[in-house]
Amino acid sequence: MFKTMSFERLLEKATSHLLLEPDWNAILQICDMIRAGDTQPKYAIACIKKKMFNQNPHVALLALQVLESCVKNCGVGVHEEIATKTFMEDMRDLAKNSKDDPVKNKVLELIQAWAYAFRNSSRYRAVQDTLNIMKAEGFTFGPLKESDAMFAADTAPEWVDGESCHRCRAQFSLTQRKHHCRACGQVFCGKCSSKSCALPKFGIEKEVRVCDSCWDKHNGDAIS
Ligand SMILES: O=P(O)(O)O[C@@H]1[C@H](O)[C@H](OP(=O)(O)O)[C@@H](O)[C@H](O)[C@H]1O
Ligand SMILES: [Zn+2]
Ligand SMILES: [Zn+2]
Repeated sequence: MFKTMSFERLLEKATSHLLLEPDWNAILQICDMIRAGDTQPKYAIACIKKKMFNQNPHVALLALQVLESCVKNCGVGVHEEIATKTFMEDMRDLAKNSKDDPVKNKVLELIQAWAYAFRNSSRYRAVQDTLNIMKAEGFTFGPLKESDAMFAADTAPEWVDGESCHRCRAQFSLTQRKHHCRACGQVFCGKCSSKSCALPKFGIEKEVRVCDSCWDKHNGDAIS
């Protein structure tokens, strides 16, 4: 039984300068490891980012293709890592400093696709902001291919704020703490959100806090 390759080995394989085209098998295994929770999204994105800044533009482009697949397939854990001000600044630096057109064009294509995919989510506003800044700086973005912005994993809903539990109306206080359901994004007291479950449709394989009604929807005998 062959031992599953470590994340680092898979990333080396997927970004080897000897590759003539992407190693999709290695890329999909990387996505599986992140979705399964074997590799934390933060660590995975940090490793991929190092490869993006590799001196060899061929390695950098392959790293961007690994990144593209992770954003498409691994859901909210990866989205929270890339849709940040710092990561978007890194992408902008890469587009600015890269002498290699394929690398630069790939960065522009990704930023544009992500800005479209996250267009309704204020939580990921850093992407749209970066797109606007780069347009103002004179970067020309090609036509958007909507297929690039179709993600296998939906993005989890934004978290709603509130001063009382969405289900039982209990007022939050120093002792009555707020909690959020990852499935519907609503705010609840501890009693109404004491359960947890995986949310594969959002690319969340590990158990996370959900409210009682979302738990029933995802686990009850109700016909799903
Ligand atoms: O513990 P607190 O200081 O009340 O902070 C709350 C916890 O971080 C909750 O995390 P959780 O949903 O994982 O419990 C989060 O949903 C709330 O928005 C925060 O206000
Ligand atoms: Zn409640
Ligand atoms: Zn819920």
